[in-house]
Amino acid sequence: MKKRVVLALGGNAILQPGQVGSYENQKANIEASADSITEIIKRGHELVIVHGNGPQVGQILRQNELAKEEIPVQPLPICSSESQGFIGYMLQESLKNRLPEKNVATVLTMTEVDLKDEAFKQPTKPIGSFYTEEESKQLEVEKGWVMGEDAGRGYRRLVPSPKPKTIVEVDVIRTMLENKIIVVSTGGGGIPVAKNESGQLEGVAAVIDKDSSALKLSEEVDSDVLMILTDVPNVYINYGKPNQEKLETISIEKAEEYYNEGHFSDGSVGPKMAACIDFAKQGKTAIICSLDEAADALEGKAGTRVVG
Ligand SMILES: Nc1ncnc2c1ncn2[C@@H]1O[C@H](COP(=O)(O)OP(=O)(O)O)[C@@H](O)[C@H]1O
Ligand SMILES: NC(=O)OP(=O)(O)O
Repeated sequence: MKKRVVLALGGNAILQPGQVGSYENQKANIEASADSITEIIKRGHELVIVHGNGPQVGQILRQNELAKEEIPVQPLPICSSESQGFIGYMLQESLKNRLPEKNVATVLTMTEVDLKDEAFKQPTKPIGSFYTEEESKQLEVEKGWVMGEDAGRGYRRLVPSPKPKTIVEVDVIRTMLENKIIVVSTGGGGIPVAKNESGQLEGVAAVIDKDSSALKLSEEVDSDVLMILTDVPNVYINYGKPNQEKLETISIEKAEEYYNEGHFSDGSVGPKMAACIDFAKQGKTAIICSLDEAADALEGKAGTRVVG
């Protein structure tokens, strides 16, 4: 059966921790991701691709800061829009080369947030490169950055990450899907905007979690499936321990029980499972799987599925 699918591409699909953020590295990773996405398109499903931008938006901001003697530093929402542009371009190129008969297009997407969101008081979203603990302490003192540990992989700069309220361009995205266009949208969770005192949308200094925005988009385009692609084939309980156990198809109740027992860490798989649980509560299927198994996972042959 043909399905409407919102597919969230993990940060690793574009740049792996420790890799230099060169064009060549990012292009090679996107080429590898495009194979599995192509398979889903070939099977006739409608598709919106949401991608991460944590490494890229941090890198663009840093480039700005390093060039500030010559060119004014651009605010974070501008950096977000730049990351959507270049990642969208790379995805479009890779997919169009594989499927010349298909139309693939990127929508620069704004995501509305609430200025009163508590997240503005406490930066939690890691962006940019990884640093050692010692470097991180130095950066806090020298540059005034807020730094934090990122899921056991090192230390990174943290920025506020408010919850998505609504996807501003959702009508455009829906129209594109109805016209069989493969859509790249809501990259990096969307460019964060909020209504100012005059009720006008204005960019805000934040980076939204792309898994939360993918959930919001799935709800707003009424997708049948939410798929979150990352670098592990399944979600596990007791992850990394000798009694680690793979999760295949699980109920909402089981997923919530494991979530509350702390099996899914906050900085990595936790937000993905939270999004899947919320989506499954609408009576739909949410999947977490590895990039190369995406097409099989959609048919129930791979990955972890939370079912409503
Ligand atoms: N319970 C768990 N099951 C599976 N993976 C887990 C679990 N807890 C932590 N992880 C880690 O979550 C990582 C995926 O999250 P993350 O790196 O944030 O994803 P992405 O950047 O692809 O969005 C995996 O590489 C894995 O090391
Ligand atoms: N915006 C966002 O969630 O990006 P990453 O997935 O790269 O962290």
